[in-house]
Amino acid sequence: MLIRRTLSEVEPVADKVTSYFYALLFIRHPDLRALFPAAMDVQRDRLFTALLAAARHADDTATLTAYLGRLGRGHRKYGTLPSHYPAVGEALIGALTRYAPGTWNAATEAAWVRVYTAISQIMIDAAAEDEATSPAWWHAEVVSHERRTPDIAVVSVRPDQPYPFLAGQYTSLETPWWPRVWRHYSFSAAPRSDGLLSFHVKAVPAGWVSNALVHRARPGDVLRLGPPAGSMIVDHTTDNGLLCLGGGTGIAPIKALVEDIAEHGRRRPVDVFYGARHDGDLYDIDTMLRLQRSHPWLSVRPVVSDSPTRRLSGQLPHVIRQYGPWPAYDAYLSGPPGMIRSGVSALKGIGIPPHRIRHDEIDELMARTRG
Ligand SMILES: NC(=O)C1=CN([C@@H]2O[C@H](COP(=O)(O)OP(=O)(O)OC[C@H]3O[C@@H](n4cnc5c(N)ncnc54)[C@H](O)[C@@H]3O)[C@@H](O)[C@H]2O)C=CC1
Repeated sequence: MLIRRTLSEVEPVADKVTSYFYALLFIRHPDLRALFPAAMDVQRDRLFTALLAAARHADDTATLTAYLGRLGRGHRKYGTLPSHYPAVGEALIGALTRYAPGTWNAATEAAWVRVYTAISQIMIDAAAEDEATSPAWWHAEVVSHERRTPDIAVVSVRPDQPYPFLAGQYTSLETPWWPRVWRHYSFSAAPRSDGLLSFHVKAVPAGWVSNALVHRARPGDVLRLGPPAGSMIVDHTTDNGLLCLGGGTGIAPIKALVEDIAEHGRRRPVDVFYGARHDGDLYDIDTMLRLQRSHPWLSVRPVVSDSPTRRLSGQLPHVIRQYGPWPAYDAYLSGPPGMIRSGVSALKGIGIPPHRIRHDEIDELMARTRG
């Protein structure tokens, strides 16, 4: 309760709180500056997003522990050590004291110290447990780089150690040109016997990592990968069909899911709606249609939204309403945040229950749009 009151007081001035927090942290502990990227734009939002998420789930121990565990494991690639947590805690309390004068008192401070101590302990424990089985990061050499459109490339890499993951998941990726700037990309193929991993990257305006990956990366360059993450995976315990909406480069994990179903060998209907703004943006349509020819249970329908076409025309959520019904289907959505939002409401509208609708977290997708 006290925590939520502080958060609602500081939420309107979140920018100021985070700037002041980092200023305090780096003045008191200059050695920690090297763990963060040179430009702090995305980082600023991340801290606050994480705090809000932790506060939002404060009463749901299982969700909170899972979330913080992932966060703690994910922090290993930054070089975070247990000894860094108290420094962060002090700077956080310092920033809240200054920007939440209306709610701050001894009881509130005690509540924050308790919550922060609990949060950091879960993160530290998860990181320590992970250390026993996984590296903090993987080096991965670019082995192929295929430009599909002027701004989209399919990049394949060979990790230096086995990289266990599931189809539908994503990783964080750092290029040698922008140290400590990490961006998320989904795996565009199910796990392969040769261990190669592939990604679909679209260069977005002012997106440092995406532009470097599309316009600069070449075979032989070495990237760093963080651990796999994401829960948009296939439930192999059911025979439900899969209704998949992939918008733009969001088709990448959908293709991985199709390959995963194919490898498991159980015939389940899979209906993919692949959306793009223009015909020429359907950069992976040949691959998807090839998969359709090999697998009778798979149907692929390209949908074009922003220009005249001989294909299906309109936005994915709108088109989906004209098909179906989808009584025994699980739905998977992947693409821009706006498409996910309207797609989820369209799917609920045609009767798919929320627990059968899967997609990556919207917050996480918003961060990706910075490229
Ligand atoms: N590269 C990857 O591994 C992955 C990328 N993504 C995300 O997918 C997105 C792909 O971006 P682009 O290729 O530029 O897509 P885009 O902007 O060209 O749009 C792709 C499709 O989504 C539809 N769409 C866009 N906004 C919509 C809205 N508000 N409501 C309904 N439909 C909408 C468009 O009509 C089109 O069919 C990015 O946001 C990216 O972060 C998501 C998962 C994986």
